[in-house]
Amino acid sequence: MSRAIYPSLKGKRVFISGGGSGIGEGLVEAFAGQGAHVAFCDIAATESEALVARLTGSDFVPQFYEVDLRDIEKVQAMMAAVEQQLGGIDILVNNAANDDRHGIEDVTPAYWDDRMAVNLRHLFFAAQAAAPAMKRAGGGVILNFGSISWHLALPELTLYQTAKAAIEGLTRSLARDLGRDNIRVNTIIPGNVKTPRQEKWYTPEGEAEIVAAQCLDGRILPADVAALAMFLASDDARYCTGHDYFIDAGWR
Ligand SMILES: NC(=O)c1ccc[n+]([C@@H]2O[C@H](COP(=O)([O-])OP(=O)(O)OC[C@H]3O[C@@H](n4cnc5c(N)ncnc54)[C@H](O)[C@@H]3O)[C@@H](O)[C@H]2O)c1
Repeated sequence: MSRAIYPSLKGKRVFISGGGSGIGEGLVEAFAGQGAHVAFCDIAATESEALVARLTGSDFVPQFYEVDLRDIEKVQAMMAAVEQQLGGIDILVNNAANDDRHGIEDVTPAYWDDRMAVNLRHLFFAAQAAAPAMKRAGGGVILNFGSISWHLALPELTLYQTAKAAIEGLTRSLARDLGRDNIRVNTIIPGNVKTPRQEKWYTPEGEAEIVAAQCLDGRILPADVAALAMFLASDDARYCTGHDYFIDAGWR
């Protein structure tokens, strides 16, 4: 399938959280394919190192940081290191999350904090860390990953869905406060995307149910989500900010 090339993305300095697998891996590949200078973090070292090895022929080989985003001091140190290594940060993609299932009765205060730490808190602190460099560069782009799950009220995902709902508010708030610095902030809301992790949850029958609930036939792949991210990160989307962009094949 042919994919658009955005001249405005060439040489852009991009940081992606959770870039080692799934949609994040598709984002790393897509930005690298645009000629962007990419850094990403993940806790999945084996997958991340394999991705870097696969992209070793690129003009700019993506830089991998092994960091657990639940540790905000490490996030802040990493963002400073990324800024120094890339010479700035133009595009921040807050992609990492964890959608472990849980019953309401199993949630303890510690588990609540852990789920907010992995699914919500680091997005704000990565944006806070990247914003000054974006301001100095005359603008930037922040893409936050939400989820269709809470729009559909899926079962056994209360804390994940709570965090994902909050991300849409975070996006709108950041877009307002950073807009006059020409920093655009949007949420990408995937439907069900076929990734190695998602394949763990779904049987062939479950996948068929998802497809049946979509308007369009077929399964969304990470590259399809990355195609939307490329547009939103590019200058072609220069007046897109503060909003939520669904890529869900019309899942209702
Ligand atoms: N795949 C889907 O169907 C789907 C649907 C709706 C929303 N989303 C959202 O899209 C984004 C990407 O989803 P995905 O399906 O690729 O997820 P995934 O679980 O396949 O990949 C997430 C990546 O983040 C990394 N990660 C998780 N916790 C981390 C931590 N504490 N520190 C650093 N890295 C960590 C993982 O190791 C993994 O490489 C997420 O925000 C997710 O909520 C995905």
